[in-house]
Amino acid sequence: MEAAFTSILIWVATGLFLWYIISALWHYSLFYRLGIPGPRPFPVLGTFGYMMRQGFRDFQISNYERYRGNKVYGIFDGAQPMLVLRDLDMIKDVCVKHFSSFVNRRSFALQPPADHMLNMLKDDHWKNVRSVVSPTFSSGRVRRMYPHVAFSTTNLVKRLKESAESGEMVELKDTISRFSMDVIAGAGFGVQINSHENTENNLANAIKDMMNHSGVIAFVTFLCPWLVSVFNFLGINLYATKSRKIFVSFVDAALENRKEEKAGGLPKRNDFLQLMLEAQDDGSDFMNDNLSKEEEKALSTGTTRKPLTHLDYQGQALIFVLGAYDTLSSVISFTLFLLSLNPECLRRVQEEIDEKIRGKAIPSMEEASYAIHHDPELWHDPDIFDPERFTPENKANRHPVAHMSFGHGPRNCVGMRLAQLEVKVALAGILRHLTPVPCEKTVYPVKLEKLQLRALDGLWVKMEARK
Ligand code: HEM
Repeated sequence: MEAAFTSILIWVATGLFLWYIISALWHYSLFYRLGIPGPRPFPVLGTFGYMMRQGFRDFQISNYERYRGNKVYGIFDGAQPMLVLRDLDMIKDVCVKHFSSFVNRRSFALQPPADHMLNMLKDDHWKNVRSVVSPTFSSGRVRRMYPHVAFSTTNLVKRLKESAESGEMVELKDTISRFSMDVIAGAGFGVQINSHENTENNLANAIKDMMNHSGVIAFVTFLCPWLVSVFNFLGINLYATKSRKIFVSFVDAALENRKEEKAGGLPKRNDFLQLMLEAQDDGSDFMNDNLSKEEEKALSTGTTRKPLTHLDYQGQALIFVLGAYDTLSSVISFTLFLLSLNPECLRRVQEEIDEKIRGKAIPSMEEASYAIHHDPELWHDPDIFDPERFTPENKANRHPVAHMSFGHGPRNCVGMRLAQLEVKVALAGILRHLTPVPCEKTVYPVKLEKLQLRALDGLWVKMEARK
């Protein structure tokens, strides 16, 4: 009896194993069956193992080169098949011309409120939320966030001037990240902090803690998306629980507060939460100049606009933080670092800044994208720092989607105006008074981390006061 039971068990186990092997072979042969080339995938990890070994940039560049004769190639993020577009006309068609068939972006299994961030939303839910978030970043409203950017820039310049006086070396990514956090707290939530002097702010600490946790969680749920449904079912939240609660209660309380202030006729605040509430109430006469023709068309088709839910607001508060923290601190710190090594460019930028702002206030104001931005057939000497690439003449002479830092079409970066304002104000504020120069700790060429756009040895410079 026992022997018969054991033999049934062995048969069942063998059957299950064979079933798994056959279904895995079928699943992972998808691109092969479709005649689409790509690196060979393995069960569970898909092609993710290569990415871990090579780093995301080298993995993308090597595939981009290897499949040069093809418009697309296929990879597997764990079990998820992913078509990577490498042809510029096709990218334009997908992002702009045929947008209505490609509304959704790559999404990950996430828990609330992260699953309500704009970049994760699909179809009509995306349209509904985007139609509120887009006018939140109209030029008039971004201008209202400007005082927060200016306040944070003043604190940053003060910190850098002190370093210039003492002759201390400065790691730019760390210093600019503090500035980024100050802008997020101010322009996002109306909380003025100075992270260069005060590292003990509850909101800032909660945000930093949530971001530190997200890497590991993102990796695990990326490989096993079903885990998220299990944890949701069990009522367990995977994210830094204490910090998430602090953040979410802060957002809820701030929104309530703003509603009460409005009812009491108090002056309007100028932060993202306030502006989002106002955008929700916009009538049809509101002129949203953050809206391209394509975006207007994409948002106008479909269901009627519904009020955002609590989770929608929390999700947008979270993407405001995630969208604005690392991206902006990387852009500003790398730009300053590269300028310190290119004195001629630096001199011209400083001259331009002096000319533009003399006597005036600072003006208010998965495509294979990494590989495309480094393709020598599209960009002459792609690894050389050359801001001249972005003059109007040079822009006019290249394919309209060869540069896609903010994406293209109706689903491009909704925060682009704020990002550009922040970069311009910070760089102009710093370079007007200070000159970054290389120092003993400067390491160039920069060695980058495998999975993130971070310099392994830091971005070290010294600041010199301008005469
Ligand atoms: C230099 C800074 C930034 C860069 C390079 C950048 C880049 C991008 C890119 C490439 C996309 C995807 C576009 C696509 O899928 O076609 C995106 C989407 C997005 N970005 Fe940014 N971004 C930056 C700053 C910001 C800021 C400051 C915010 C908000 C305050 C923000 C909020 C968003 C949101 C919400 C989306 C999703 C849009 C949607 O799905 O409708 N970003 N960004």
